[in-house]
Parts: sequence; structure tokens; C-alpha cells
Amino acid sequence: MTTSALAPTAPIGGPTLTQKRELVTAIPGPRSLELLERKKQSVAAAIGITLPVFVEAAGGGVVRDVDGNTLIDFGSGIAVTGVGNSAPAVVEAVTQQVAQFTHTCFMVNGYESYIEVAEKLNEITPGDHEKRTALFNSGAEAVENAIKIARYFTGKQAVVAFDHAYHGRTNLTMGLTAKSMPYKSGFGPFASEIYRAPMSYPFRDGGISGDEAAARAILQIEKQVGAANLAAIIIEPIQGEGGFIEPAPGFLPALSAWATANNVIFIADEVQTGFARTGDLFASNHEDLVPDIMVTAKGIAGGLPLSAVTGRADVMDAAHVGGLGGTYGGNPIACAAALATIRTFEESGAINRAREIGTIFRGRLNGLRAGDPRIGDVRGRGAMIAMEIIDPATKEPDAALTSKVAAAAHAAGVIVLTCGTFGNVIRFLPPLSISNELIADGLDVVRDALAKA
Ligand SMILES: Cc1ncc(COP(=O)(O)O)c(CNCCCC(=O)O)c1O
Repeated sequence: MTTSALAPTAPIGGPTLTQKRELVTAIPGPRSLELLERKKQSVAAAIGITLPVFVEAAGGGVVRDVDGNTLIDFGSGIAVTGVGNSAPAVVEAVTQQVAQFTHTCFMVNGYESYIEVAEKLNEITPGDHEKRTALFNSGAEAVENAIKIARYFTGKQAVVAFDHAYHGRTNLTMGLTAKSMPYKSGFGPFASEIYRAPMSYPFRDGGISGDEAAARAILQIEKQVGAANLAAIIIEPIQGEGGFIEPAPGFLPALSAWATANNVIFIADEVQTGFARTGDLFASNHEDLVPDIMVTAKGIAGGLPLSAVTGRADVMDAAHVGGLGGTYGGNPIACAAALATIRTFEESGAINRAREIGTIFRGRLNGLRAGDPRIGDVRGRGAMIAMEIIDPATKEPDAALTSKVAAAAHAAGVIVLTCGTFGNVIRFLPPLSISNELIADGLDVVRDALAKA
């Protein structure tokens, strides 16, 4: 059995998990159903659960639920546990740290691991210029702070985000996010001075080039906002929740060049694409993009909540002392996890593994597409791959079929997620610690779910 160098050897303390899909009850099983009832009586209904099994253990490429079912993980907790769930190095680092001290608030008393994480991010993010980093907890919090920093540095207020963008669920980041339901509907009003520009969406924009799409976006920005008022452009190098939309080559570099020429801060939101997920350490590396600010989270700490804003030192140092902060930002346990996670990525060939995984997924999905026109597009890079589901007669999005296929995969013990402005994208975000055998079995399940739908 070929397994990734990232696969857990002997998990420390954790249960030994059989790296094989195995169902012993219906999905969800009886214990999960009991917990689901309790959840309904105790947790806000707005907190939904995509696949309502409750987890007992996870690692490698599987999740084991409280009923003893072992499911294949094609979601990584939404692109978080790329290094593997309960990755041994992370477990060891966190165990040691939690026994030393759990919290000081870095703004009260510092600790070395925060500095080490900042030094590491300044080193590995694109660009050899001097950088600074600020640590937070969630992706949305980091995006909020990236915008604060850009506005402070430029003295300008407007911000441009793109069609199909997703940047979070806080007030400002909801304003930056494009899709209304479920993220924004009913939660307004939203922050002011946020503008939207057209995205390069090769499958749906008539195949215009990256340069043409950038020219279209820049013209709209110049006419509807004006560079003199614009603090920042924020964009995901591959859009995540909006549908794994990979812009045409040249789109991002053209936007970045325009921003630089117009004293506009270019922010790359790599919350979902960062840390080897796309077959580069960061998706920005793919076109040699050097953002002024990069936002990271998710894959950074193997499951512990941590996010970061890393950017040009002149930009990051502009705000007055005390202007940025928060109680838990860069907490010591998450910093310990991040250092272990990044070290594991660096030492275990994560980038090559992500590329291998992408080759396997694209090969299988393009094979399905050749015989099934309902698969309109297969796209993405590395271990961030998706297929867009359509009505082949009209190319219209088919959200109903998408949901049906995902539900069938869940019932068969494969955790697969959907996304997209139109709800018609099935996305694959496996942990880089997954084995080729689990990938093959999981994709067989998706194949059969499509065939029966
Ligand atoms: C690019 C990009 N920027 C920002 C964020 C926000 O990160 P937080 O850690 O969820 O706040 C995300 C989070 N994506 C998953 C959201 C899941 C959901 O809430 O339904 C992202 O993908």
C-alpha cells in the first residue's frame, strides 16, 4: 500500500486508525443520531452540520465516528488538516506546550514561539523583501486586520473584492464575500466602501484571457471607485467557497501590477489555498505573485485555530503601537502547532504529495467527465480540485444533482463538500496524509453516486 510520507506512523496517544473505509451502521449511526438530537436542543440552529456524524478519532485519510464507522476524508475540515488530523509532530508539540503554559496574551507577556512563527512566515511567503507578521485566530479576523492595515498605510478607504469571493462571516468580511445565502442574507447592513469587480471565471466568462479579464476588472475599478480612493484589492488566488475558480493565467499578475502602479495594497487571501494545498507552498507562487499582504489560516497549524497577516514591513509597521491586537491572537498552543505543522510540510515533501494527489484526482475526474456531460468542468490545482455540475443541454448550474451526489457519497462513508455561487460544485480537499488507496476508493464512491443519480 503506497502511503504518503505524511501518513501518521504510530500516532502518539491517539487511537490506531485503520486506513480503510468501513461502515458498521447506517450513516449517521445511532449514537450520532442521539448526539444530533442533543445538538438540536443545545446548539443554535444556524450552526449547520454538513454530514451529521460525530467524530471519535481521525488521522491519515480517515475519520472514525462514535458508531465505529470509518469514513474517507475528502474535506480536511474545510482545508485545515492538510498535514493530517492529529499529526504526530503536532500532537507532541501541543502536548508539551499545553503543560508549560496555556495563555499569556502576547500583548501582555510575550513568548518565543509567536516570534518564531512570524519569522518563519516572513521567510516562506513570496518575496525576499523585509516583512512583518501579526497573528490572529480565524481567517476572517486576519482579513479584517489586513484591510485595517491597508487603510491605515494608504490613508484611503475603499476596498475591492471580486465576484464569487469568500472572505469570512464578520461584518466587514461579509461585505467582501459575494454570495448572499447563506452567508449574508439577513445580517446587514454591511460595512461601507466595499466594491465588487468581475472575476476571471474561464468556464463561464467565454474563455477570455487573463489579461482581458484583468483589463475588464481594472476599467470597472477605475470608473466606479478610482485608484485615488482605493486602499486595497483583496482576492483569493483560487476562489474557494465561490467554486474553486482558478483565474486565467495572467489575471492575477496584471491586477497586482496595476495595484502597485496606483499605490493600492494587493492582498492575497490564502486562507484556503495556503500551505502546499495547491501544489505550491502558496498559490501565489504559481505565477510568481508577490502580494503586499498575504492572509493565511486553515492549514497553518494542523487544526489549531491560528491566522496570520504577513506583509511588507513598511505597510505592516505603519499603524501606531497598540493599533492591532486581541486577547488570543497567536496563542502559544496554536503557535507550537504551527511550528510543528510547517516543519512537517517542509520535511515531508508536502508540495510534491499535493501535486501527486492533484494528478490522481484530475485524471479520475476527467475520465468521468469524458463519459458524463453533466460534469461541465474539472479544475483546480494540487489537492484543491473540483468538478462543476451542469445541465448539459443548457450549461446551467445543477445544484440539485450536486446535492444528490454529495448526499450519496456521505451515505457511503465519504466526506465530500460542495461549494460555488450556484451550489453546483463538488470539491475535493483531502489531507495530504491520505493514501492512494483511500483516494481510489473514495472516487469510486463518487463515480457510483453520479452513475446512480
Ligand atoms: C479564502 C477564505 N478566506 C477567509 C475565510 C474565513 O476563515 P474563518 O477561519 O472561517 O473565519 C475562509 C473560510 N472558508 C471556509 C468557511 C466555512 C464557513 O464558514 O461556512 C476562506 O476560505
